[in-house]
Amino acid sequence: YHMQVEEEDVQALLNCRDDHNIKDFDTFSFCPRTVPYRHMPCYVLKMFADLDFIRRWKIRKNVLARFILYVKKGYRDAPYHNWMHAFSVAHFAYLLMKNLNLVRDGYMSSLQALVFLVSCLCHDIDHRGTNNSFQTKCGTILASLYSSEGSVMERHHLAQSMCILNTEGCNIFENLSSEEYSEALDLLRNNILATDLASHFRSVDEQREVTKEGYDKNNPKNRKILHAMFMTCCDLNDQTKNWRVSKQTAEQIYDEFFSQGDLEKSMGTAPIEMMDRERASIPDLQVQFITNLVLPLFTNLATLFPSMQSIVHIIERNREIWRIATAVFQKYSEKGMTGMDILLNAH
Ligand SMILES: Cc1nc2ccc(C(=O)N[C@]34C[C@H]5C[C@H](C[C@H](C5)C3)C4)cc2n2c(-c3ccccc3Cl)nnc12
Ligand SMILES: [Mg+2]
Ligand SMILES: [Zn+2]
Repeated sequence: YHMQVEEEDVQALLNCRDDHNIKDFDTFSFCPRTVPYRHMPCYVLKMFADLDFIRRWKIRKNVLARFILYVKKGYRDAPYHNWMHAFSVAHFAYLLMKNLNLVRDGYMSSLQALVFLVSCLCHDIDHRGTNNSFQTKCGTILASLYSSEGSVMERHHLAQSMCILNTEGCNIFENLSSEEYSEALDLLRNNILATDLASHFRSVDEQREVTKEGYDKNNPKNRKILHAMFMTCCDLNDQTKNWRVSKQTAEQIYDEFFSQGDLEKSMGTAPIEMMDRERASIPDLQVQFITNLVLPLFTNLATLFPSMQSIVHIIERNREIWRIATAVFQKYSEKGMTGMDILLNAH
């Protein structure tokens, strides 16, 4: 693996003060993006320790520290798909495991829980700020590697994760038995591939089925569906936070989308409306995304785990604000002003 992590950084992380006990770190109202960037690796260590993974899976602390720093280094400086996104996704997985008692109540084995957190950390490694359709449309190197199987970016994130696990002194799974090791890699693959929204859309009917019928802990298909739902929930965790986070996320995502659209135009192909800065209405697209994807998913989750209902209300409230923004957007766009700056000046 070509990246290098300095041993002094590994030592610094091992000595990080774990006494910055941020209040409410293990509650759903906590926003992981408020953690100082330089403290994020320390908080990842804290999550592994707090979930008892270090003891249970005999993970050597310096191996875990090195692994975390390699994963962090594996992310690029994209507007949205960067290390802070990965940290926020992993934090939501931590919240689900802690608040829903997923292992204690038999929704997840202890191995599945360990791989769940690792999958979230690694799920977007080396993202370039362009999506799967861009890879295929523009014939990138990643498309030539993976487009025949689909989920091009997700297969690349998985390959990069495997590279890090195979890097000297980074294999956090080194003390698993050979059966546990092969199960862990299988779970890592399923979890990371599940973050391709196209595959989420394909499994929506099964998810409704599992939610309606009630979850059967002994049915392996049910487990796979539930874990895929968890991965997408974590990937969309910004939608469960306050309006400011939801707005900031939209700015970052559409910054990426519009740059991809600009790139596609410069290559002579027309971008879809969502990626075309001349045509896209962000509030409209946000209302659609929340209505068609985020709410149905978290409503299903709240059906299985009623304590998540309070999060559904937060998502509905954020959608209401985007709806108001749409109206503002329409009114001011007739006057030539973009509603976005009015919106951004909103409290
Ligand atoms: C706020 C918000 N809006 C988002 C609006 C749109 C899309 C998006 O990829 N749409 C689709 C729409 C159809 C069917 C498939 C494939 C393509 C064609 C593109 C999906 C994602 C959005 N998204 C994500 C997110 C989650 C997982 C991966 C990447 C991203 Cl960016 N996280 N937050 C957001
Ligand atoms: Mg992704
Ligand atoms: Zn992601």
